[in-house]
Order: sequence, then C-alpha cells, then structure tokens
Amino acid sequence: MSHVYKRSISCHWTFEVEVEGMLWVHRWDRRAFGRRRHKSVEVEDMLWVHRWDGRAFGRRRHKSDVHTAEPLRVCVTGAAGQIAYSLLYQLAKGDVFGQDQPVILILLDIPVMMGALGGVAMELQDCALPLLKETIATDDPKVAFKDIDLAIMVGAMPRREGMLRKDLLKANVKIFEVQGKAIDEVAKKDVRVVVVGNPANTNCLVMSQYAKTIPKENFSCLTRLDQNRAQAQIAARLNVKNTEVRNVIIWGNHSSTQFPDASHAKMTNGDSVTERTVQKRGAAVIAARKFSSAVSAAKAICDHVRDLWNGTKEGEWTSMGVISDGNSYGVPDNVMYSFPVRIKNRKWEFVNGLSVSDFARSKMEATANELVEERDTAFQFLSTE
Ligand SMILES: NC(=O)c1ccc[n+]([C@@H]2O[C@H](COP(=O)([O-])OP(=O)(O)OC[C@H]3O[C@@H](n4cnc5c(N)ncnc54)[C@H](O)[C@@H]3O)[C@@H](O)[C@H]2O)c1
Ligand SMILES: O=C(O)C[C@H](O)C(=O)O
Repeated sequence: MSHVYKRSISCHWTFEVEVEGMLWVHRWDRRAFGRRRHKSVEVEDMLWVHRWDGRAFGRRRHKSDVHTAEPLRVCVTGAAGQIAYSLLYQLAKGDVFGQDQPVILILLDIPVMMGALGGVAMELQDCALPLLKETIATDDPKVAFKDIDLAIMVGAMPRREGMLRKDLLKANVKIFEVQGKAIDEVAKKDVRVVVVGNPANTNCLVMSQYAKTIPKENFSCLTRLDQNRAQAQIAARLNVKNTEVRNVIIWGNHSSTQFPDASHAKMTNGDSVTERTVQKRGAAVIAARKFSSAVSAAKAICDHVRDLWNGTKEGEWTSMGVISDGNSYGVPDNVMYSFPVRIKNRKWEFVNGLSVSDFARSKMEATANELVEERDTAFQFLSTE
C-alpha cells in the first residue's frame, strides 16, 4: 500500500492510496460536501472506472477505448490519390499497428490537391475511429515530416497505359530528392521510410541518398504487392488457401525484370508459378482498369509495414527492396534491390544461404543490371550537391 499526499489546485487536497493495483483518490474540498473517490480496476478486457462523489455517479469503459501508448506519427504522401484512399482507413483503424496503438495521420499532397485532401480528412474524421487521434493535411513537406515515426511515400505520378516505369524516372526522382532533404531535416532520426511511388526502388535509393543523417537501412520499398500476387497465383493453381503458400521471393526491381522465385516456397506440392503473370500483372491491371492498382497496393503496403513493425513470423521471411550493401548474393552495392529478409525489432536482415540455380542467377543479374542503369540515369537528372 502506498500513500501520496498532493496539494492540488487552490483549496483542494488530494490523497491517493494504492491497494492491490487499485488507485483510490480522495479529495477534500472546503467548499464542497463530501469527497470524491475514483478507482480503476481491470477485469478481463474491461476497464472499470468508479467514481463516487456523494451523488452516486459511476461509469464503465471498454478497455479498447482507453489507449495509453503515445500516438505514432505517420505521414502518407500522395494522400489525395487513389492508393491513399484505401490505405488511410486501414492505418487509422488499427489493422497495421494493432488495436492498442493510437495514430496521428499526416497527409501530404501538392497545393492543387488541397481541396480534395480536405475532403479525405473530413471522411477520416467521419469514421469516428477510436485510434485516430489527429489528422493533419498539408502541402508542406517540412510540416508533414516533422517528428514522424514512419513515412509512407506514395506521392508520385503513376504509370499510364503504354508507359514503362523508366518513363516515370525523370518526373518522379526529383520529388524524392526534395522530400529526402526535408525528411532529413525534420523527422525523427529513427524514422522508417517505405517508398511506393514508382520507380519505387530507384526513388527509394534517391531519397535515402539525400537524407544523409538517417541510416540507409531505415529505407525500404514495396515489392510486397508482387509477393502477394505470386502467392495468390500459386495458391489458386494448387487450389489451396492463400495462407498455405509461404516464402515466395521477389528478387530485384519492382518492374517487369523482377524475378519471382517459388523454389524456396513452402507448398503442398512442388509446382511453380509462371513468372510473367506476376511480372506483367501491374500492366494487366492498368489495361483493365485504366488506372494502376490501388486496393491491392494499399493492402500490400499494410502487409509490408505490419511486418516492419511487428517482425516476420518464426520460419518465414518476406521480400522488400532494401539497400544491397553487404548482401551475399552477388548483387552490386548501392541499389535498392528486393531480397528475402527477416525482421525483428524494426530491423531487417538478409536471409542468407539460399541455393540459387544458374537460371535464377541469370534472372537476378538481369534485374540488378536494370537497377544499376536506372540509378545512373536518375542521378543525371538530380542536382550534384
Ligand atoms: N510499388 C508498388 O507496388 C506500387 C503499386 C501501385 C502503384 N504504385 C505507384 O504509386 C504511386 C501512386 O499511385 P496512385 O494510384 O495513388 O496515384 P494517384 O495519381 O491516384 O495519386 C498520386 C498522388 O500523389 C500526389 N503527388 C504528386 N506529386 C507529389 C508530391 N511531390 N508530394 C506529395 N504528393 C504528390 C498527386 O497529387 C496525387 O494525389 C504511383 O507512382 C504508382 O505507380 C506503386
Ligand atoms: O505497374 C504499375 O505501374 C503499377 C504498380 O506498380 C503495380 O505493380 O501495379
């Protein structure tokens, strides 16, 4: 049992007593009749808060409505766009960081989109989500990245029908130079950055290069959509549940040179997936919808960030684009290449020692060569400081 005497506001004295995990607060107020007592006690999943103040007042709150963790500050760029429209709700309702983790969402887009972005912010508010503590909409990267824990970089021009990812290079890498510098200036130094905007791998490299004081390992880019596509296609072919297929690998670039590798996947039989179906899936969705993938991209971002935050499961790995320095598969340094990684405490490590056939090796080299070429082209478009 512990007693704490406190002098509180003007003429109020409080007296706190802790008894077997319960906190009793007595208050004496010269101007009031009687005293007040509060006690909170957790029973199963309910938090009971009793208060007595002479008028028999009491209430009960569900534990899921009582969040004590500091809110995570999460910035989503391109927040008025179509991927963000599916993504923001999932982030705000606890699908990614868990039901005990409040979030502050910071939405960044360009000035002409501020009207539409205001509408997105209104809709988020209208969802009345218990975990969403605040929504901030801005067109200023320095406001958006201030003290953030996580940035999800969606904001970029999408590919249209007939365009290659390379066509996006010139338009998009500049964005990631500017935003890399801004995040370096104002974000927390242990911020995690997930790049989605295409060409995702090269944008991610550019951003990490310009955010000089943030470790390169804190940057990753999305190839989870390709992994999910491969996993779903294998499952359909084998007529098993999606969850029964694990450890499919995406090597290299998030482009048609990527190498989806099912040779280490755990499946009920040894069938492999036709790579071209995965490699060309983005283009197939664009041809059918006239817009690039959005719901599946948002879902893949959630999967990527959830693994980054909570770690990969025992015996499993996931694929993401990460800095290639120090890898054991012969991929050249200084490209953001998709590898199989294990994650713990928000840090990833390469899955080493997987066998690589001659066929796989040639595919892995081809996609590495494309990334080297993209990198060299990208830096020609950027400032040299
Ligand atoms: N890596 C992947 O798996 C994957 C999957 C799907 C789409 N993508 C890419 O994601 C990007 C976004 O796709 P979308 O469908 O949401 O596009 P969209 O056009 O619907 O939305 C993009 C948003 O980004 C905004 N934007 C542009 N420049 C910006 C800047 N400098 N700062 C902040 N915001 C900016 C635009 O105003 C727009 O609101 C595209 O580049 C697309 O190719 C990647
Ligand atoms: O392919 C695209 O341009 C969009 C996206 O990257 C996708 O894979 O669906």
